[in-house]
Amino acid sequence: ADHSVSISRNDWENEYDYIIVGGGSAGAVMANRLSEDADKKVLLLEAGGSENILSDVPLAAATLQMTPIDWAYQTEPQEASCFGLVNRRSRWPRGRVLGGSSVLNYMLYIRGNKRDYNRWAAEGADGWSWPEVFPYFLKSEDNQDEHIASNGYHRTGGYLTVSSTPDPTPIAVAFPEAGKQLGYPNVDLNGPLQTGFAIPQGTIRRGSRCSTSKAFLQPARSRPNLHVVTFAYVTRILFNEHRRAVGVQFERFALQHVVYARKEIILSGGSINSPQLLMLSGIGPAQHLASLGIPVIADLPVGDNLQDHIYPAVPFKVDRKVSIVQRRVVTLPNLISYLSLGRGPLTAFGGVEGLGFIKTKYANASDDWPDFQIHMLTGSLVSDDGQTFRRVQGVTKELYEQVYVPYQSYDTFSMYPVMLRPKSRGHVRLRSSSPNDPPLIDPRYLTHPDDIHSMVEAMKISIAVGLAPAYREFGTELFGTSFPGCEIYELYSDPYLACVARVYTSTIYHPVGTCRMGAYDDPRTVVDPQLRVKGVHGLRVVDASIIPTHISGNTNAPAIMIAEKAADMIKGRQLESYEPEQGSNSLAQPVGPPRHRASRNAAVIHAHPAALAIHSPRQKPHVRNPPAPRRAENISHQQFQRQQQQQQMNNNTSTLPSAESPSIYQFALGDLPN
Ligand SMILES: Cc1cc2nc3c(=O)[nH]c(=O)nc-3n(C[C@H](O)[C@H](O)[C@H](O)COP(=O)(O)OP(=O)(O)OC[C@H]3O[C@@H](n4cnc5c(N)ncnc54)[C@H](O)[C@@H]3O)c2cc1C
Repeated sequence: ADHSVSISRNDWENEYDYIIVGGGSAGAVMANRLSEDADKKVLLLEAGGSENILSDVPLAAATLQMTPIDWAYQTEPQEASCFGLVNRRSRWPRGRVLGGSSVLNYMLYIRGNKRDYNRWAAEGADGWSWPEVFPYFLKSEDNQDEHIASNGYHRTGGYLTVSSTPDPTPIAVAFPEAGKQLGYPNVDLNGPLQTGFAIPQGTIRRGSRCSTSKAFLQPARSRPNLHVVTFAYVTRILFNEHRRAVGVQFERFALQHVVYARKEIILSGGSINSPQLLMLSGIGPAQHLASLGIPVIADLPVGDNLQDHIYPAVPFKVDRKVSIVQRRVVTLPNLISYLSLGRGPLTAFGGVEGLGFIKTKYANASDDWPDFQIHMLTGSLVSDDGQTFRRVQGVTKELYEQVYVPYQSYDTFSMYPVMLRPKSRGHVRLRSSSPNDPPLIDPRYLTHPDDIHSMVEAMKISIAVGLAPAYREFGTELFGTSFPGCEIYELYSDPYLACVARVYTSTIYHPVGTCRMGAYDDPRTVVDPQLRVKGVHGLRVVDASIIPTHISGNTNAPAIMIAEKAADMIKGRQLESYEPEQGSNSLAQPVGPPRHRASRNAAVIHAHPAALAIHSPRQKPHVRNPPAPRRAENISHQQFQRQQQQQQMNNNTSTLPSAESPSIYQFALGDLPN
């Protein structure tokens, strides 16, 4: 296995060319790329410390949550979801460590769909279309799987190692097979066709986690012009009278310090902390800042447009010993195999061994733009006897005991249908003017009426996958226990599935959008397409918070891409646009080294009104949902249900699309437990 060595220091200078706030997925890339130029002095300030030997173990991912390397946020109580979570709050881990959330994440390497980026560009993010971002995915990539590396969509030689787990379980091997049985091809999920199933690739190197700290900071550790200071929590960005960001104030071991930037300050604190720090520094919604007594420097919609990826669990039991069960897997021989060879079950990406991009009936059938991504976990809440997953997800005792405990002595696996382009929007705000108060996070999950309908369809497809012949040979059955609050519905009926989605609402940890990028004159944007904060000088945001509309996949590779591209913007250059020819999945065409072109003249591009129209929520006439009740804290799930039923009777129409269940679900229904 590949372990990191310390690169931080205890001293620093008064002034640097660039100060980077946050050494996470994006910040680590920025630190490396900006310090490539030996003439530029770069300071990276990171609130946390360094990763450790436990965080290197891929299977241990969940155990890192709620430890000192996690900011351990919680959302506000949700009004239309999370009924089965303690206090109806979703737990939001975020890395507080060099490497940021790439140290806590499940390592899955997915770039998203080309249409996601073309939509960004169409909505005003000039320069961010697929051909313009694709070379930046390649730039960092070092793909270790020969058959994938040579298919024209990948490369070798970059800093970020991408490879497959060496020893998939039988449950994993069955996953692409089950996909095929339902008509989904087996594909390279980052290749020409996204709709399909695969055993995924992830950011691991010789079987152990390849965080961005390992990938990008380690190789730069001997550069004298790069200073990395850990345990440095930045509490304010300082502006001069011309609204130029000139320095930052930070807290380190209970002392306050100030450092100054000659050229720029780059904010890479992630989707929660970047908006928090902007607001603490006077950049945000004017009224909100004024209400907390923070002087306003720029009135911008910071913290709005919060989007996340969520899923409900669809658990199965099997009658063979084929899945990942903690007490069988965390053994000395497996530890030795991991440490000496980088092999064995400890190399599994947090237990996620299958990814399938699927399309519900709400997605455009003729387009390769899947609306859900099944994450197949080779286990469930009982796989660790309720010790870790249940605790870090904040699942209530009632839910755990009612749904899962009856299956405690079985091997299990779960399908997690993750909604890729949710319509619900939330926000991040300050709780107070103190940097030591965690920000207020309200994702408002499932508040848009369309989201629950597509979720139900995706759950049906997930059920069909789990009951496909490839899985039946393990004696697979759906759980026959009912989720608390959903007992009144027929098991696995549409209303039951909708209820489960609102009870067991989990995040897959992809919050984005809170410092939205787009056209300068678009009132919804915080940064322009060069990622410069509007209305001030010398300040950029470079992390997942700039994502204007969610991407169809996991967000680590996109955060790295964003930083690769931003670093070149600062250097005044961009890679040539490039996109492989469609349909060349089998082409063994090596991708050449990236080439640069002179930067285009930046910033102010007007969003095309027609493109913006994509954004207006379309109400489907036949699927109306009741408005969500206003105050989350005051109602129970039963009350929520009653309100729904009442509304349904008033409307005299089904709250769910009742007809036309996909035929694959009919096929699966034959196998429902009694
Ligand atoms: C549990 C989990 C599982 C995930 N699984 C996957 C996966 O399998 N695949 C995938 O692609 N994505 C996954 N993600 C998401 C992905 O890791 C993140 O989207 C990505 O890391 C975000 O990068 P970022 O640079 O925006 O922020 P981060 O990586 O979170 O970096 C922000 C950094 O800034 C530091 N910081 C914040 N505020 C300050 C401050 N004021 N002063 C100093 N430092 C500060 C933080 O400590 C942190 O190091 C997962 C995330 C989590 C949490």
